[in-house]
Amino acid sequence: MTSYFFSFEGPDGAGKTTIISMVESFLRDKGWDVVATREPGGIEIAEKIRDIILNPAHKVMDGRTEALLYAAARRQHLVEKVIPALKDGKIVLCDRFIDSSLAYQGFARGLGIDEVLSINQFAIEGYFPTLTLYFDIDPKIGLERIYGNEKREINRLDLESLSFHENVRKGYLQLVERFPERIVLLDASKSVADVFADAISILMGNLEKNMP
Ligand SMILES: Nc1ncnc2c1ncn2[C@@H]1O[C@H](COP(=O)(O)OP(=O)(O)O)[C@@H](O)[C@H]1O
Ligand SMILES: Cc1cn([C@H]2C[C@H](O)[C@@H](COP(=O)(O)OP(=O)(O)O)O2)c(=O)[nH]c1=O
Repeated sequence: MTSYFFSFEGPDGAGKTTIISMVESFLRDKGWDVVATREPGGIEIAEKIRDIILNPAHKVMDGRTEALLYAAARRQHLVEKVIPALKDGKIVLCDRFIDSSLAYQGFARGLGIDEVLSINQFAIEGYFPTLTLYFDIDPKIGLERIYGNEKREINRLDLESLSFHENVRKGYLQLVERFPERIVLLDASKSVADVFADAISILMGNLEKNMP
C-alpha cells in the first residue's frame, strides 16, 4: 500500500501551521482520511519532551542534548501515531519532522548535518517522509509574523538571534539541494491563498501519481 507521509518544514513563522490546517480540511472534504500532527509533540510523551526543550528557562541546555531530545520525541511520535496511521492507509500531515533537526541542530547549532542525520536514522528506522514541503521565507519576516501574533507562544528557539534563524534557512536550502527527490521548495512570502494553492498542487500531484 502506498503511504502518504507529508512533512511541512521551514523557519519559524513561515506559515506551516496555517497551511497544514487548510490542507487538512481540503483533503477531508475530498474524502481522504487524514491525520494532522506536529513535532515536537503530537502524543503525550513527546509533548512532555517538547515542554522540556522549548521552555525559555532552560537556557543551559546543551546542543547535543537538544538534538537527542528532539530525536527521542520523534521516535515516540513515529511509533505511537505516524506509523499506525500510515498502516491504516491514512494521509499523515506532519508539521515538522527530521529536516527540522538537520537544519536547526545540524546546521544552525553547528553539530553537523550528517551527525544529526545519524542520530535520527536510529530514531526513524527508514521512515522518511514521502514528500516534504519546505516553506522558504526570510527569517526576519517569519519572526515578525510570530511577534505580531499575540496568541502564539514565544518559545526558547524563537528567542535565538536573527543570525541563528538565518542559518536555519541556509541549512534548509542545503537540504533542498541534497534531497531534491523528496523536498520541494515553496515561496512562503506569498499570500496565504497563494501558498495554499502551491501546496495543494504539489500534494495532489503526488497523490494522483500514486493513486491505486
Ligand atoms: N502567507 C502568509 N502571509 C502573511 N502572514 C502569514 C502567512 N502565513 C501565515 N501567516 C501568519 O503568520 C503567523 C505564523 O504562522 P504559522 O502558520 O503559525 O507559522 P509556522 O507554523 O510556520 O511558525 C500567524 O499569525 C499566521 O496567521
Ligand atoms: C521538530 C524540531 C523543531 N525545532 C524547533 C523549531 C521551532 O523553533 C521549535 C518548534 O516550535 P514550533 O511551535 O513548531 O515553532 P513554529 O511554529 O515557529 O514552527 O523547535 C528544532 O529545532 N528541531 C526539531 O527537530
